[in-house]
Amino acid sequence: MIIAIDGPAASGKGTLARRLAEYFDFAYLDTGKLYRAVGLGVLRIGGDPEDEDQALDVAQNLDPAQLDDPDLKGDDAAQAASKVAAIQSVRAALLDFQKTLAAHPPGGKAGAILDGRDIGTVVCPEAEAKLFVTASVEERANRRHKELLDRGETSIYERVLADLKERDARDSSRAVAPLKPADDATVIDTSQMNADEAFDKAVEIIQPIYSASARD
Ligand SMILES: Nc1ncnc2c1ncn2[C@@H]1O[C@H](COP(=O)(O)OP(=O)(O)OP(=O)(O)O)[C@@H](O)[C@H]1O
Ligand SMILES: Nc1ccn([C@@H]2O[C@H](COP(=O)(O)O)[C@@H](O)[C@H]2O)c(=O)n1
Repeated sequence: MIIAIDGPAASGKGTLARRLAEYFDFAYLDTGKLYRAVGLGVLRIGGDPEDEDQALDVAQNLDPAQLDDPDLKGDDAAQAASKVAAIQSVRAALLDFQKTLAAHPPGGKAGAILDGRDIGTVVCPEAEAKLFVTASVEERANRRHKELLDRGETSIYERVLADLKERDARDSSRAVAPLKPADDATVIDTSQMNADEAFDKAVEIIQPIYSASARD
């Protein structure tokens, strides 16, 4: 069984996906890390994330070990990710890895959860369960700002808000695999929900699908 979770930056989709993966004992892939690793890789060679040749070369030579790099969490990686992610050939180069993990979850798991922007629309249109997790941009900025401060990093709320707006605009308006809910996705707006409430809502939606698929 495949669970696809999409949504804008800092909406809480990763937090939710990790918790669901533990609950259902499924494999989990944060696909944003793939784009962050490519973006960061280009920055590290002093390149331009909007340069197709450079970004594609990094994408084609990506080593899964790079997905554990703590620098992937940073704003520079996020903005560069959003730029390389608008390049069709880069997306194509990363597609097989995602599809293979979804179809053959590692560790003998019975299912996989992938989170990103295009999981329900492009990577796994066949997913049995699709969620689109969102929240107002102000609430998402609050969450990311708090997260950065909790990590001991310097953060200015207005800067976080501006970065999220910029990334939302680029991710939603790009020609290829734009951020949008799949037609058959259930939208969960978590603006007024804490993480536990979002998790309960998601389980309520997914549990019947999981039980039916376990019976087949
Ligand atoms: N429902 C919620 N209410 C309040 N805070 C939340 C909620 N869900 C997640 N958070 C917090 O918001 C922050 C962003 O969550 P998370 O990293 O899961 O978002 P994301 O959508 O995966 O972000 P990104 O696209 O940048 O990977 C984290 O600090 C997380 O603990
Ligand atoms: N399936 C995906 C996942 C991510 N992206 C792009 O990567 C950026 C970083 O993603 P996070 O989930 O870590 O915030 C994001 O802004 C997207 O541009 C994508 O295009 N498709």
